[in-house]
Amino acid sequence: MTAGGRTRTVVGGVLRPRAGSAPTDGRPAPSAAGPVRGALRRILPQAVPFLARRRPALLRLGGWSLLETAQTFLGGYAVAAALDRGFLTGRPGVGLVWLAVAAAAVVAGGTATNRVFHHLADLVEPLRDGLVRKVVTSALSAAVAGRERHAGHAAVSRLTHQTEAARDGFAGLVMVTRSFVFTAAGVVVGLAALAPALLLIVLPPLAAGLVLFAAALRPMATRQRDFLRTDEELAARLGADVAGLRDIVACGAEARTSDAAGELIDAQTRAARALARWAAVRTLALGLAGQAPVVLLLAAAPWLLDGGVTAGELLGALTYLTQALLPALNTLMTGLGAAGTRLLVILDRLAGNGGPSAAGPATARGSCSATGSATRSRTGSATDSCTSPATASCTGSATASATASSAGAAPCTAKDSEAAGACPDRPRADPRPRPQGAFTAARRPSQPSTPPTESGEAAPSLELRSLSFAYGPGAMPVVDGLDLSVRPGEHMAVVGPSGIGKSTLFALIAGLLVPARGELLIGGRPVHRPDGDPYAVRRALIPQEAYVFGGTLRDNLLYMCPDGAPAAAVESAVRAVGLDRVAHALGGLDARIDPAALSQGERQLVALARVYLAPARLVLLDEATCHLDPAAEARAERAFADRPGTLLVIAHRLSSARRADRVLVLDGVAATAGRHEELLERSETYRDLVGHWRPGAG
Ligand SMILES: Nc1ncnc2c1ncn2[C@@H]1O[C@H](COP(=O)(O)OP(=O)(O)OP(=O)(O)O)[C@@H](O)[C@H]1O
Repeated sequence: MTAGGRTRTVVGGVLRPRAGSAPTDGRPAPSAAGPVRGALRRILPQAVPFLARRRPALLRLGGWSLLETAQTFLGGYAVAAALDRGFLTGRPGVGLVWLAVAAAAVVAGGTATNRVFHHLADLVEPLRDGLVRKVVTSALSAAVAGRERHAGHAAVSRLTHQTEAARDGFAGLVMVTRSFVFTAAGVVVGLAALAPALLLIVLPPLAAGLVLFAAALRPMATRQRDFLRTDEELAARLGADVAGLRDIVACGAEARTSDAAGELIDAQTRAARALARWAAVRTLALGLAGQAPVVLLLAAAPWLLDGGVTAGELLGALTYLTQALLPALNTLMTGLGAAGTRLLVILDRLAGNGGPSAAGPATARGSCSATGSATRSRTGSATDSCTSPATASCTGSATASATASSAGAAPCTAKDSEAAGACPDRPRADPRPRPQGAFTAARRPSQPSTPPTESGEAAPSLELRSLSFAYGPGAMPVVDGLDLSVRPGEHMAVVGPSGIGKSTLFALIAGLLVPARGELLIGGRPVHRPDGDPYAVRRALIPQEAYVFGGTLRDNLLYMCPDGAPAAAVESAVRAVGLDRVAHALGGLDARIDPAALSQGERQLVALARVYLAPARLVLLDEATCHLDPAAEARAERAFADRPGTLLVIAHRLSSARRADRVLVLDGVAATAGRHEELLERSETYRDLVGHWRPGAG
């Protein structure tokens, strides 16, 4: 009877980022003040010895870079000579020879660059190896010490993406800095060789631009870091929101979630603007250092020519500025501004000093703290473990994972006077067809509180009067004019061919769906009322995919009992549904459980025990025992049948139907209810179903 690839899920649990909480990996958050300076202070003491140990590699790099200086020098000098000594003096051959010298210098420079790259590896690969060693060592130590239960992903990210980024960043930084230093040296020497007067024009703006750039570097790095931080915070927040969408919808926390994300988006916009302002300062510095000398040189051309500078020397100087200095400056300023900061941040983080995200939102796991509610997914893959960080915060009580109310699920159960209003703004159920995987949201308009005195009261009756429902305005009704009466305390099995509408019917009874027509009465009171569902917190739906979250087994069991329950009641619920063996194997009720490590059957037992313990008095088992073996299923079902309350079960085994007081057979839009023996006589569909249930399967 398991619908192919379909799951019904009940989810709940909201993970609230705790204000000021530490990052998931437990590293301390860095102080906001002077983050870049702080990072520099932390990194430099490690960087200096690292570089000192690699002096031979640095010397080789420097040696080959000198060839690049020579290329820069010849680039301008040869152009000047070609003009002054060749073309302008009527000796084009000489001019061409000088141009050939410049071309040879370019080739030699290319070879030098090639060698530089080779020797760069001697510098950057040890950095990467060292970082990898550091990350692995610290992750292993933390894991062995049990400090980082969930740090696996972070360690993998540090090991792969971040170490690679650090290596690339470092390589880029070495290249741009080296390139600028050696190019600038070539330019200065070249200008001095051509005509020292040229230096008077070029050096002042170059120096001013470099000073401006140096002054802007730190604020720019801080802004860059802020931008990275807000970007990471936003990514973390949105990732968490996506992972916790079902919870957010179920809790009606869309507005709050969207506000929280909106604040982060605004923060990121502000950070981007601030960064852009400093990027403008950087452009100004570039203009001052790189372009102003060109303009000044052109403007001063008459004076220079009068002072004895030749046309060739002027052209050589312009060649230096436009072909060598400007590109090198551009690369330096871009590289240092962005890549340098990035490198600093990553190195700081890899060194274990926290990073931008350290101050970001806590993606706490396992701190399910608020409301759960029944939602429904038609994907085939929901896992329903509270292992993904979600962000909505429904303040207040822990609630029922599967408790549903009319007009939508009523996630807030238990101490209802408190629970009511704990999850405001719950969305209304929408009976329109939903795409695969969409959530049918629980809802409850101004949830009235059920007086605590009603808690644990007698089993309710259930009555459906001409109930109809379709998944869309033009869709065929799945439930059409259904009448049904279930006595208080009755145990009814619901059977029918796949896709006939059993789960839809349960969702209607649970309040996850709103009927198009008809009435649903529980305990004689209509539940779809403008003032709210009076039976919201007294019915629970357990779907096929059980919701289990990371925490202790006891936390999981008390999830629908926010006021707690006596230890004896918990133990007796565990025994009643047959969870005792699993509980023992897991290390007792107070052992922490990893939802992913539980089998589906074990998860179902946890969900069953949780609802058994809950105050719900109308329990709907929608293939909630499908992963249990027949004996375990029988034990769990008997436990619910013996428990005070009314029980409806979607049966997928003959034994399950036979255990029930009555069976409801859904057949198309028709429905027949009766005892097993009666139905064998009266209902062809039932006979067919019974015939198809595998002998020995129950
Ligand atoms: N959210 C939805 N949107 C549109 N159609 C839906 C939705 N959920 C169910 N249906 C359709 O409603 C019909 C009844 O589905 P339902 O899941 O209630 O049947 P079922 O009897 O529980 O099936 P199974 O025994 O296979 O689980 C099916 O045709 C199904 O495709």
